[in-house]
Amino acid sequence: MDLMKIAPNVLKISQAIASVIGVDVTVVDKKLVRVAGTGSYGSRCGEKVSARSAFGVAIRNKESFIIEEAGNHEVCKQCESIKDCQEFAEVCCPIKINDEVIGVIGLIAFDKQQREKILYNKDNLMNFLNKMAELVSSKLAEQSNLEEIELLAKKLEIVLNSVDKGIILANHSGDILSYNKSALKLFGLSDPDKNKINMKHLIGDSAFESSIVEDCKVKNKEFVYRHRKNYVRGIFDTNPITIDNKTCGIVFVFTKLSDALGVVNDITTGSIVTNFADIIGDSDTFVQTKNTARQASQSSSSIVIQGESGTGKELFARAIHFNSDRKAGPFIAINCSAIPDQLLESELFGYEEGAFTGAMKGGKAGKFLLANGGTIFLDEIGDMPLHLQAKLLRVLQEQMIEKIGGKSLIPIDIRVIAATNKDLEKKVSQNEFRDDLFYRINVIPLSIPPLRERKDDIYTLVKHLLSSCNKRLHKEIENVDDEVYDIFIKYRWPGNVRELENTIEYAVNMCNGSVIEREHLPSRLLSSSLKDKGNYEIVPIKELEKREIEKALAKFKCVEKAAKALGIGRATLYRKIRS
Ligand SMILES: Nc1ncnc2c1ncn2[C@@H]1O[C@H](COP(=O)(O)OP(=O)(O)OP(=O)(O)O)[C@@H](O)[C@H]1O
Repeated sequence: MDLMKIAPNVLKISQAIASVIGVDVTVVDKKLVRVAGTGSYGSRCGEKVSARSAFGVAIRNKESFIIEEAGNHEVCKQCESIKDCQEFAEVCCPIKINDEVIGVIGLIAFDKQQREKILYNKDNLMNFLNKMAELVSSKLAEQSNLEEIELLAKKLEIVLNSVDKGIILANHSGDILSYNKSALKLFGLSDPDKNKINMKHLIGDSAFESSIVEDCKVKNKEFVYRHRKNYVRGIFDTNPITIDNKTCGIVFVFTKLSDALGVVNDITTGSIVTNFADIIGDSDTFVQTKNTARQASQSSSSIVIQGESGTGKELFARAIHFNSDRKAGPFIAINCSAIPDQLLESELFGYEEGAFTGAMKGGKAGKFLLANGGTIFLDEIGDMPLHLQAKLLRVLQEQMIEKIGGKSLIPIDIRVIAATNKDLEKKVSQNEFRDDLFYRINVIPLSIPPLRERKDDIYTLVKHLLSSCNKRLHKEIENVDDEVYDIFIKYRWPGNVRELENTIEYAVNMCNGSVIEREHLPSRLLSSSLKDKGNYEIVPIKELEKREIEKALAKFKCVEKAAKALGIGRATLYRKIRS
């Protein structure tokens, strides 16, 4: 501990002693540097005193002593300044904190009269000086306690401000006592607002009252804060601040709903990042599809991905999301055909507590709320019942959702990517899909060609799938036999890439060598290849024509070029497409 830190206080104490006793006072610290002094010592602060002086001896011996006759005392005999010494007598008293000497306080007589004053009442004087030394040390202890408290407060402030949850300390009337930066940001408050704002204003009267009633210990309580353009929906926990069994405040810890839901999403599948590089395939048609998807990822318009089952619709949706400026937000997928109609509504929109018999306590956040700030992937949208299509359209137009049994509209910011393996336009014409919803979501249509139309991709896909299967199943299969490739090329792959994926996994499991051969394939592929070998399947001309037209259109994305490649006129091609 450093006496220099309280030099002004030490000076005041020295001056008080000097005026009471009538002799000069000086104080040095443990390094023998003069901290304060009266009389001729007043101008010599900061100078270093000799270690062989009386002060040095007092520091080493940790004891008070009096030099009654300067020059004759043992201490004076060792001092190098003995010849020039002006002093007549001296009293030295060490200043200690917990037995550690932190300095010395000294009384100096420069003439006979002052010496008399010292010697006249030396015991009382020594006592008095010891008390003064204690006063100096307690001042220093007080100062270092203050510094420690300030340091602790600073550390606490840094800790609180590094937490991204909003933290507010309030009293039982709701007056705000303290807060962290995240709380100001969450509620859009500026610093001085704290005096004008009450907790009841932030979380509502009833939420505040119930936190107090419940022993100031609540968990995951919902709140909504609306003020001008600010809308915050979230949950909070509270804890009492109890000192000596008395509650003197409440700590509120706030989490934005989107952050809480983000955590849920992160520990499920939503956080598996997919890039376009993860989508394998380098055939011309597939590269074009990837380019369109990459372009679409840069906008926030709705997308409808059309493709047969297993073509990679969800993979594309994920890559679009994680390549968009929403990538930090959640990606939430829901399969509209896998959930019974009665449940789909609550899965999508959520419900409030008590909305219906069997509703969970605390209600439930639907997928739309979960996807707020990110992307919702509505798989098999063609199977969504008509009444939900109407509700979905309203949500997309108004950008608000209302939970089942809810009383308020919740603003949401969501990008919709829908997928279907059905012909949605046909469903619209058959009144099975709402045309207004179709046009609302089909802003960017993306069509993924089936695997049989891009057989060039089979080779790259097989290499990729073999390597990932090897890793997963701890195998070291190096290659696939040419005969197997022949079978793969001839096969129609009704289950597309998913079927190829499963086929490779099956073969890797069956193969004990380093090359996958015909015998390792599942029987459905073998029987299909046998059929091809002995008895070619007869395909009706109409079907053949349809396939070739689809292939040409997918390849050229232009009727004129497709017609030219097919060797027919544009009008004929239009007629055939319509028929
Ligand atoms: N081009 C591709 N590259 C790598 N893996 C792919 C590719 N296409 C599909 N897959 C894989 O095939 C499987 C099926 O893909 P996905 O679920 O995206 O298809 P889908 O079209 O959404 O299927 P469904 O219509 O049945 O929902 C997944 O494991 C996916 O990773």
